[in-house]
Amino acid sequence: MWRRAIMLGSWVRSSFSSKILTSSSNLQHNHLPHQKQYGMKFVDLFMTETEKLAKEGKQPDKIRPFITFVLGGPGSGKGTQCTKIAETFGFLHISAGELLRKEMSSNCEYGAIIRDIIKEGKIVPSEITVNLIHKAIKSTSNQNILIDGFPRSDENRMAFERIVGVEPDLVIFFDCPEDEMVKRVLSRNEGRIDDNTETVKKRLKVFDKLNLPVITYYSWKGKVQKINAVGTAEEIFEKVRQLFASERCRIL
Ligand SMILES: Nc1ncnc2c1ncn2[C@@H]1O[C@H](COP(=O)(O)OP(=O)(O)O)[C@@H](O)[C@H]1O
Ligand SMILES: O=c1ccn([C@@H]2O[C@H](COP(=O)(O)OP(=O)(O)O)[C@@H](O)[C@H]2O)c(=O)[nH]1
Ligand SMILES: [Mg+2]
Repeated sequence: MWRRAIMLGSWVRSSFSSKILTSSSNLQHNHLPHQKQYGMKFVDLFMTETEKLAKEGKQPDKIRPFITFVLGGPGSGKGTQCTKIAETFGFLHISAGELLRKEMSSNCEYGAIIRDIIKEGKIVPSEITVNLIHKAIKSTSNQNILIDGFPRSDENRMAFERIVGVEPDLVIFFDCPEDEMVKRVLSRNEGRIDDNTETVKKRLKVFDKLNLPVITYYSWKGKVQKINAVGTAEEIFEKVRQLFASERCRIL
């Protein structure tokens, strides 16, 4: 376990960025290099919830899995690519939207609220989504996890860091033009209450306003791999495959 975590940590650092300010090994050693370098006030502004925990001397109670957030607008192909990644590389695919849709269809206390929010293209309260994702993470022994379509806002992101107590190792952003996303959503044909012209327009606005800042934040942290999502699903997966395959032995 420890060796695996260290290998993953070094993979992330070496492969994806020299700019990463935090990692599993930083947490394990309660060591924040940038804090010493730049002074507290400036750094505090940019500290994540996980870093704040580490600063207080709180450590995660067990070694965490390798977490990849998969982001992109509605219809950009997140779900399609996650299915392929899961099949090819053995990752566990957790779709935040699917978890919420299941919850919506069950007789749970939040079902009606979730339905209204999804229909309006808005974002479900963070606590609900994070608790569902947390439950899925806790109930698997798979150490390689894809979280599809989450976090959708900075508030989502902070709630995840606070409740789950970890950060993603990698963030994949499927970059797709709006007209292509609309075309794909409207021909998805899965009977979803939000796959209609009116809701998709709202979802695109929400994506720009609330989800893009999350991508900007993780770009600043050096964790984002942007993939042009135009082309066939197979063509796009080829780029995804290269991303994962280059360091395959380290993640699996
Ligand atoms: N590269 C692609 N080209 C054309 N259609 C695609 C592509 N990738 C996915 N699709 C289709 O577009 C729709 C939306 O894809 P999906 O994976 O559900 O996107 P997201 O999860 O980002 O909303 C689905 O019907 C899917 O089959
Ligand atoms: O973390 C999440 C994920 C999804 N949703 C809601 O669920 C809808 C569908 O999300 P999904 O990821 O399934 O849509 P996709 O982008 O894949 O089309 C979103 O528009 C939101 O209303 C949410 O509130 N929080
Ligand atoms: Mg999806």
